[in-house]
Amino acid sequence: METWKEFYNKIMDDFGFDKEKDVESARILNEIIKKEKNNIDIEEVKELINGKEVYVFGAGPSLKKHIKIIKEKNTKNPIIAADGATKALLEENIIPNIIISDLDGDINSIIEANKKGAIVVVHAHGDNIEKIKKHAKILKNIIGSTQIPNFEQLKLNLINYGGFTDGDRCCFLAEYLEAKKIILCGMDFGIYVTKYSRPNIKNDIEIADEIKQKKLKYAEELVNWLKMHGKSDVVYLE
Ligand SMILES: Nc1ncnc2c1ncn2[C@@H]1O[C@H](COP(=O)(O)OP(=O)(O)OP(=O)(O)O)[C@@H](O)[C@H]1O
Ligand SMILES: Nc1nc2c(c(=O)[nH]1)N=C(CO)CN2
Ligand SMILES: [Mg+2]
Repeated sequence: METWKEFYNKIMDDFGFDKEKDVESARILNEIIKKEKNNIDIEEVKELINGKEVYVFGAGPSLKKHIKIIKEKNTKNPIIAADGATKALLEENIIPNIIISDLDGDINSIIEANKKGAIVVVHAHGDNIEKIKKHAKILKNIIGSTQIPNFEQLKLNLINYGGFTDGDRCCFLAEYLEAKKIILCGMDFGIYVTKYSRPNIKNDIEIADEIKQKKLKYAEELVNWLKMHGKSDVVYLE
């Protein structure tokens, strides 16, 4: 958490994000969970991941190719999907065990996967307040998360296991839940995004806008930090 605090301060400064809005968003998500009682105990989620080799799917250009490889393996290993990657997995009839999302992507795929059993880790940050208000109540079996370091004094029923973008947070969650190994799929980083990450683009793959490129740089830096300092073994799918 001490290291996350340093990353958090740097990231918030770099993007010009408002820390007060993170608190507002976290409080709103907390209230929704309190009212709807639609959360699941983190210990139940841990049972899925603890000691296992897990696949983490990001929404980079290699996503579809990597899904096909995993499909052929007929694996029983748990799958964690970052936001937009959920749609691509559903297209291949794979339901991720866990989805990590700030609810800014294709919400219909998340709702569908959630109905079919996927747990959703809903992330509250300063720029998704309206999405949280609109969609968090529709979902069941959710875990609420925040990026605020040392948020304990706010007394919220949320967690912060570190990480920034949905993709790197999948890895940090797997580490937090003591996965043995994290196998990265569709986690290309770089400058290209897919229609799974940006549903409005014309082509399947395009050059990302400046903000997305910057987000992907942080995502890569955070995954590399985890590789160096985490207990779980982090590898790219071969
Ligand atoms: N080349 C890539 N393009 C898009 N996502 C990638 C790529 N490489 C890795 N990823 C990971 O896949 C995740 C899922 O993508 P998605 O764009 O749906 O998530 P996101 O974090 O909500 O992004 P944003 O805040 O821009 O909406 C990203 O968070 C990122 O960590
Ligand atoms: N305030 C704020 N926080 C974030 C944002 C964002 O756009 N604004 N995007 C994230 C994932 O990409 C994670 N955290
Ligand atoms: Mg998202």
